[in-house]
Amino acid sequence: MTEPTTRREVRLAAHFPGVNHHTVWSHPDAGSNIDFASFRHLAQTAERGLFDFFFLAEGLRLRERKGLIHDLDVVGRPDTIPVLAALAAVTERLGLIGTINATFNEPDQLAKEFASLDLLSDGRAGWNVVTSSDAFTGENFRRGGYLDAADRYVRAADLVAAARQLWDSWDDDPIDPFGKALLREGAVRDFSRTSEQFDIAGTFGTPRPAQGHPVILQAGDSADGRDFGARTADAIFARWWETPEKRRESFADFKRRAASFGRGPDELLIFPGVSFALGDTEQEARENDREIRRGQITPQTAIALLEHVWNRDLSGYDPDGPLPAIEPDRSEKAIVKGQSRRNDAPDLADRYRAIAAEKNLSIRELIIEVQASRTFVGTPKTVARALADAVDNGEADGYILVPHLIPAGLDEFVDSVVPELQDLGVYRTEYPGETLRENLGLRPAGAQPVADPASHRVAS
Ligand SMILES: Cc1cc2nc3c(=O)[nH]c(=O)nc-3n(C[C@H](O)[C@H](O)[C@H](O)COP(=O)(O)O)c2cc1C
Repeated sequence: MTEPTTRREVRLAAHFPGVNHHTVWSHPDAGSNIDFASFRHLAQTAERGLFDFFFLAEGLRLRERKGLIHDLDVVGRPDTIPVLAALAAVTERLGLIGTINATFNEPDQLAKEFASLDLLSDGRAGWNVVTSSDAFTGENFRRGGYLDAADRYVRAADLVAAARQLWDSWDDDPIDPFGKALLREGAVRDFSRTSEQFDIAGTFGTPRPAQGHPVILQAGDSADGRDFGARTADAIFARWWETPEKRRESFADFKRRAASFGRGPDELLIFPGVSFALGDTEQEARENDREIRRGQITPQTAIALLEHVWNRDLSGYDPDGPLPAIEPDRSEKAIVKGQSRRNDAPDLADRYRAIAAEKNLSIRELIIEVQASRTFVGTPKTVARALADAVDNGEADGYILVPHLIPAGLDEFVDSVVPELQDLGVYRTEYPGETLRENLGLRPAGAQPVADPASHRVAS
């Protein structure tokens, strides 16, 4: 096969695993999810591997199962912004992206936090905007009721536009050169915003972020979510679909939507979350993959994940026995709270039954088969090639790697796969810029007026 002469650049980012069953806590090398040393290790490894950014997802309320805290996975973690601020002190080039909900937070507070993180890190901050998928989470907050799905993205767009308005209310260089630390006249402007969601006015208390605007990511896959991301975000934390066709279609769909808002393909980067298992040979990698999956899907976790699909108490079932004959509960009342319910759950149950029957699998074997597959399995060389091929094939611009182990889950990848990517000529050998925006190849965020999607006014 002839190699293409120029290959597209591969981008990498690091996900610090959170509330999910992907982290293998029983592994002898598993460390704390709370100690700063764990965050530092993963972030510094990512920086050694020249990754674009370190990424924290968010769980706003402890998940529950059958009315009890779901403690088969990690429960609780230090808050996002302080963790990222602490990491700013022990890294130099790595971007620092935090997931913060747009439904329950206020513009002034959020704009201040991300501006501060951007200033303290010399331009490395990013905000992954999510809207949340359940009212259960909203009960932790007091804004007086949850929003309908359609309104969540209206608020998200308004919130991001408001934050940008606040950031733009300061000039880049507000100090009067002759005034000895006094503000130049007009360098800090009043803001005011009246919309369906906000009625705010005043002056913003934090100087303009180092990047002008911190980088914006979006995660949420409905049509409204995709439109919001395509219009507003710099990058998407995307799903990794099951087949190359679906991945290409999803990737192209995001880029098409971006184009419909007058944006070029490089102004919206697509980063699916992916996992990996490595070995010196293909067979060893497959065995490692199998081992990781068994560590992820304990007998209890297998039942918990099946309950999520069946929406029923299945604690009486043997994880090593056959799938339940009983039909899934299709009612609205969810057995799992704080985790979005798949709306294809009943169909999924049929699919699970078909796979289990065909391959003669127990509950646990079935869940291992369908739920926890490593995305990239192979030797460092074959994994590097597969990562590069998928970028060339229009399935992704880069990857957010989700390791199965804290804190050392990226060590082997950075030591073995990154050099292979560099040998293929598809990966950087040094950081090209200082800020996250520069390293992602994004345009600087100027202080020019921002078109305001919420009110169709021009802000600031
Ligand atoms: C890849 C991906 C990652 C997500 N990560 C988070 C997260 O860390 N925290 C969170 O509250 N929601 C997260 N979400 C949920 C979305 O923010 C959103 O609330 C949910 O998907 C419902 O929106 P939608 O209908 O547009 O998909 C994620 C969604 C996707 C697709």
